[in-house]
Formats: sequence, C-alpha cells, structure tokens
Amino acid sequence: MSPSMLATPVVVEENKKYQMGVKHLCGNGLTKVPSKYIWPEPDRPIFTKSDNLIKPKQNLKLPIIDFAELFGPNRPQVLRTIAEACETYGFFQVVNHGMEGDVSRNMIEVCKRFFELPYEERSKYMTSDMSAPVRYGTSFNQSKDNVFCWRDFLKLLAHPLPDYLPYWPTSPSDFRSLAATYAKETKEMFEMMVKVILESLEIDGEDDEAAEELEQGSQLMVVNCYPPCPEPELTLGMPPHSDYGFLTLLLQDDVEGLQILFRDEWVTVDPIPGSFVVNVGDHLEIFSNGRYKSVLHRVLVNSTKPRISVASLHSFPFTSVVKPSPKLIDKRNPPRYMETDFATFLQYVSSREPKWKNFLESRKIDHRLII
Ligand SMILES: O=C(O)CCC(=O)C(=O)O
Ligand SMILES: [Fe+2]
Repeated sequence: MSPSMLATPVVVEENKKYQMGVKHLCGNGLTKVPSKYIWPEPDRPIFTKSDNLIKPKQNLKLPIIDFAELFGPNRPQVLRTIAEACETYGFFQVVNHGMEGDVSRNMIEVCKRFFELPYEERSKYMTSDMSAPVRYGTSFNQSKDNVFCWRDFLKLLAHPLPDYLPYWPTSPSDFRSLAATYAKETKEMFEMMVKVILESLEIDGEDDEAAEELEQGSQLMVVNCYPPCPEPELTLGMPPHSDYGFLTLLLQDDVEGLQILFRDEWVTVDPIPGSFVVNVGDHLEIFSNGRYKSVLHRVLVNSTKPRISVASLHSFPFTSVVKPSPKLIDKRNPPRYMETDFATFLQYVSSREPKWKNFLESRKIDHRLII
C-alpha cells in the first residue's frame, strides 16, 4: 500500500499546511519545530556556545577580491587569487564591484516586503512548472522533499529581461522596477566576471564562442527567505547542494547563515556588508574541465533574526550544450565530463532529489573505465 493511501485526513491537512511555507507556518508563533522540518541527526548543523550565544561552529574568511584592483597594476595578482579561490574553495567575495549600495539595499528591502504580503498574494506565483518565469514555493523541492527546509523562495527568470518582466510580481508596487534594476546590474557584473574568469583560466580571447554564449545566457534570480526558527539546531534553511550554472552572485543581508564544505567540514561564511559572494557552478566546473570546483554549500537558520538572500545564477542559454572548453583539452588533459544541456538537467532534477552533487557526478567520465 502506498503511503498516501495510509494518510489520514489529519496528515493530509498537516501536509497542506507545510506546502504553504514557513512564513505562513510561523504566522501564529511557534515554539517548536514541527517534525516535518527535523533533519536526521548526522545532517544537522553543529552549534557551539561562545560569547553566551549559540553559534555555528567555525567561521571562514573567504578570499576577498577588490574588483577595482583589476583595473590597476595588481591585475595579474588578483587573477591568480581568483584562480586559487576557484580551485580551493569554489567561492570568493567581491568588494568594490561597482554596484551602488542603494541598488542592492533596495533589492533586499523590496524582497522583504514581498514576503510580508498576505499568503494569498504570494501564492499566486506557486507552480510546479520548473520552467515558469516566476515561481514561488517553499523548502528545496517541495514535491519531493521528505524533510522540509526552513525556507520560502521566489524564483524569477531575468534574461532576456523584456521576455520575463511582464510576469514578475506587481506587488509591492515598486517590486518590478527595483528588481529589474538589480537584475540588469547583476548581469553586467556577471559579464565583467566572465572576462576575468576566462583570463584567470588563460583562455581569454580564445574561446569566443563560450564568451558570447555567456553574454546572451540565462539568468535566474532566487530570492530566499529564512524566517527565525525556534530550534535552529534541528533543521536547515537549505540542504547541501551545488548550483547548476556558470557563476552565482549571492547578495545576503547582514545575517550569517551560508556554510560551505571545506576539507570535509561545514564552515560559515562571514558576511561582509555590501559585498557579493561569488561561487563556481556546475557548468563552470565542466567548462574548466574540473579545474574550478562547484562546491557544496548549505544554509543554517537562527532563532532571532529573519534572513534574506538573493542568488543570481548565470549561465549559458537554456538551449546550449555545456562541455569542457576545447581550449583546455588536449591529449594529456582529456575531457573529464560529458556534454550536458539544460533539458537534461531539468529532467534529472524532476526525477530525483537534486541534493549533494548528484547531477555533476552523473556527467563525469571515469577514464579508468575507458580502454
Ligand atoms: O542563502 C544563502 O546564503 C545561499 C542560497 C543558495 O545557496 C542558493 O540560492 O542557491
Ligand atoms: Fe546555492
């Protein structure tokens, strides 16, 4: 008998409540985390007590890239630091990136107001269609997750903007204009970063096809809302995952929560106000033939402060094939990944839980098996 046939009306009602999201669940004040959100013990975060506060175990200072230095005599050194960061951590932080403080602050602030709208307004955008231009939801993959995450989200396709903007929320009334400005400026920042990344791989001006495709490429903005949680040590805001794209540009408010897997340990990234956290996605790992690493990361929640983050995932157009750059392949460096496309990725994630590095692992070529 399938579990759904065993479900009592009470269980069905409970599940419906969880599908409505964490913000809705917290509306009436909660003192305990419902069992739906309790992760198995080995997956739970480790908190320690310091300064009389319960804190995540260890903080990590990611390499900081001063973007302005790329336009001066230190450019070669900055490029080396970026290459090392992408090889070692799969992550770096960028300061002096050129985006006005108002643009990012307005984005965080209008997203906060979006999540404060009545549930009926937010839920207009709920859909199970993974390719919808706007998608509101909760957890990680709410139709598949057995244990839920303490997170609600709004996903917006953002490039080409004129194709998608007419679908974006009209409430709050300034949402579209502020989020569109943010999307455009993030896209420009991504384009600058592509040049820098190709130069750090020493193939700038050589793989023009890839550079052009990335310029025309896809952009998905994921707004994450993590309400305060009464028992943060029992749950996660986001499970361990890697991002599918080429690069992710992550804007966070001043509340920490992002953790990355570094030398088999979960370490918390110290937020730097006004900075961007940039991470290598699966497509860049494939494109660089494994030199740059798409690293697992997850999100912790806390008991006092709500947290908002905006991840902008940039990559090739949805119709492109992603493969190791021909410029990085030779006899001694055979391709280590199979070609992949977006349709395959979507098929993969809708057929199983996209946790851990499943998708990327499925694209790896094991040369030991090829004779
Ligand atoms: O909220 C964060 O800090 C990270 C979000 C994230 O990893 C994502 O949206 O893919
Ligand atoms: Fe992510």
